[in-house]
Amino acid sequence: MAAPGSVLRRTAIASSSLLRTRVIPATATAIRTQATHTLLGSRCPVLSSHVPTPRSLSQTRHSSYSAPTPSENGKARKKVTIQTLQNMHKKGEPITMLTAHDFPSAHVADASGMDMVLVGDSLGMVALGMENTTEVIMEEMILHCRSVARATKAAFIIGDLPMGSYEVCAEQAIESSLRLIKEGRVHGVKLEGGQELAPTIKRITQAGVPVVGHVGLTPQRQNALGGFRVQGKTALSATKLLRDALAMQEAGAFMLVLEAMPSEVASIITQKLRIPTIGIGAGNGCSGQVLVQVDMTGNFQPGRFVPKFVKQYADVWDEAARGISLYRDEVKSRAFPSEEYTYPIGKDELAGFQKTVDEVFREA
Ligand SMILES: Nc1nc(=O)c2c([nH]1)NC[C@@H]1CN(c3ccc(C(=O)N[C@@H](CCC(=O)O)C(=O)O)cc3)CN21
Ligand SMILES: CC(C)C(=O)C(=O)O
Repeated sequence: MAAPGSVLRRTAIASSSLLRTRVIPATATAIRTQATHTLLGSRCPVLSSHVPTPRSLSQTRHSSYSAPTPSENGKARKKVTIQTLQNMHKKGEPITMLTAHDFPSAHVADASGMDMVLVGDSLGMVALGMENTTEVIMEEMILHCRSVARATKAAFIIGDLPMGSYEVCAEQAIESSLRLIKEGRVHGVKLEGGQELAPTIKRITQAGVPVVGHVGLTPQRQNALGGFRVQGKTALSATKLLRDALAMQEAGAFMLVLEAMPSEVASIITQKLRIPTIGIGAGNGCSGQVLVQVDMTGNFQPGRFVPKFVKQYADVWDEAARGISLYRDEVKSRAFPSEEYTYPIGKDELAGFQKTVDEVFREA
């Protein structure tokens, strides 16, 4: 049988960005009718010889797939490259980064003008329900990176190397990084640690993969750090953070994430580096900022713990829960679906169908 997709012709894009309208030409309809015919025929001999011909030769299909569209002004945004990011840094323009873990979350981040999208391993917690990020594996990262990459047309995409995929040796790290690039389709990788990872960063960079270092609160090491704890609160530990940051820069990292440290410490580190820093819980003196998307959009059940550095800019949970409760009520009361959400059939066709049904069931 011909693949239905091969005869589909896209003719219109519905006004709602979530709906795409496709008109299926008569040939496709005929093929489908034939298939239905055969299927029913094997179970009901009467119907197999009396399938009404469709009155309309085309029908409308709505699907929830929406290809990424140009931004508000109608023009596609220019692709953000490593040079774009370096230029922003040179000009002192803050760099915006947001996490995304799947097609819709990446689509909205990209369409809303984020310079960078991070497929952080926090996806283990916010998308997969894990307690922390230590159990995330490469296959999960690759799956999520791929879906993010499909939606991201302009932003520069960074994928996290999950715990266990880069610490063993440089070869392991290179292999994992290349998988994230080739299979996950990201543009660069991020890894957590400090100066001990400098040789590894050097080797990944030499393989042609841009590397972001992540220092401060490094969630993958929460067992060693004694939990998710603010770092750099003593002169000694702040000095270690600076040393780690410098070592990662010298090894070739093109950017650093600074997580959960006093603002002053992050500012000083930023001033002593040539490469941009992206802060999360590290104050306003960094070269840019990153947050976890579900935190800042409020897409979580009220009452859940959120780190002090999270500013909630929206209330997605409330809005989704409001809509879902209304839907529940309307299904229970049969208010939904009202006529506008149903498909019409001609009077004669319906009468013909009714007649067939009456005949079949009288015989039975
Ligand atoms: N949803 C989500 N948002 C995040 O920002 C995030 C994740 N998940 N998962 C991975 C890591 C873990 N992160 C965390 C988690 C907890 C704290 C936290 O408990 N912070 C305390 C400070 C504790 C201290 O004083 O040492 C706080 O009150 O903010 C911080 C960062 C950041 N990352
Ligand atoms: C919190 C950010 C920086 C991150 O690493 C993640 O999302 O995993």
